[in-house]
Amino acid sequence: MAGTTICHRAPLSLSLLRRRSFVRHPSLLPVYSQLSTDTASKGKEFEGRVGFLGIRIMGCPMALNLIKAGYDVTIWNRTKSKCDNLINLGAKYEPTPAQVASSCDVTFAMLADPASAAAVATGENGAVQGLGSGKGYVDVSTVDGATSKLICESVQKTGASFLEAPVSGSKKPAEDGQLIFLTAGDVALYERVASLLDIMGKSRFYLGDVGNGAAMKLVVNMIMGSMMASFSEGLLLAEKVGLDPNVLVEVVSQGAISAPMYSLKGPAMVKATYPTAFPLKHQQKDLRLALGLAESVSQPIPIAAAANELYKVAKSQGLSDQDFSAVIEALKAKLQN
Ligand SMILES: NC(=O)C1=CN([C@@H]2O[C@H](COP(=O)(O)OP(=O)(O)OC[C@H]3O[C@@H](n4cnc5c(N)ncnc54)[C@H](OP(=O)(O)O)[C@@H]3O)[C@@H](O)[C@H]2O)C=CC1
Ligand SMILES: O=CC(=O)O
Repeated sequence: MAGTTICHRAPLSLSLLRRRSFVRHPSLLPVYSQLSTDTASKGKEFEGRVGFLGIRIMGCPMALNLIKAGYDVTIWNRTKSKCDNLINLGAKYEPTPAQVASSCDVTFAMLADPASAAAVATGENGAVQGLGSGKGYVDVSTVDGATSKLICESVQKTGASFLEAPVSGSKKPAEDGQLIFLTAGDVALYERVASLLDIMGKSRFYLGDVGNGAAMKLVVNMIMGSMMASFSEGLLLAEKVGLDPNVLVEVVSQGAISAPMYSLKGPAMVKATYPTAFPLKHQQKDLRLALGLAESVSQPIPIAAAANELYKVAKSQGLSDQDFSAVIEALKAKLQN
């Protein structure tokens, strides 16, 4: 069928077949790359089995989109029960990351932080033990460049290829296949998995050497963490001077500082509810890693540093697993003191 991506996959249930209509042709998607657009945008159909490690807020919908597109997906998660939904929807399961990597052609990993990304890749029964020549490992977790390079070295020692590909976009964009991939590393692997990235995301950037994808992601999330802290201050100040914070959300949404996250999260923040899309502990981790990145090039980032302190206070208030918009509670606590 012209203009649609035909995938190679395991037998599909009727409901999965119906859902396949959402698969878009890679040539319709914007691609930003240091490669020639021609080479990068081809997005040749991926053939083979796909592994997915880390099935939680982000990993679950990302893997689900691959399953819906008809791919043969094998999953693993430290807490096995989190895999049950996807198993019911057609995913295969293996009991260790090594077994996933060994049974798949390309394995994606979506883990919490540098420690877990490194452990799942290189620890006991880690993915590298199942990797080898011809296979690929794509780490989509948000980590620092040093961790990414360590994982890359371990992967390459097996003869496999490595791509770092952290994502910008939260739970809903993950569900909708609207993530932005910030990739770096093996160009051939980038091209090989392009059609998979195009199912999970709306755009992909190829940024060169391993470490550049991680750095781009940390800069973006540094900005986002500061924006949310600043927005929180504004909501509280508006209220303190007798303004309706809901009206502030509306005013902001119509002006030059409008951002989807303000319109999306503002009304809930006014009601002091923080349904988790991006856990606060991960935002604080990203600010901490961004501070390390800035330190490595002697760049002062005082606004991000101040925001980081607020997220640390929020964590100490027990808000780690709430959405990162709960950082407003740290400011409320300061107001009371
Ligand atoms: N949520 C979001 O909006 C976004 C998140 N990200 C980034 O993506 C990554 C995943 O985020 P998200 O899905 O929200 O996070 P979750 O906290 O929902 O999931 C974290 C995953 O890491 C696993 N994990 C944690 N520690 C270990 C460990 N020591 N060994 C093995 N597995 C471990 C968890 O397993 P278990 O289930 O057993 O706990 C779980 O699968 C993070 O790096 C985050 O910064 C990027 C963009 C958006
Ligand atoms: O990392 C979080 C995001 O929303 O992007």
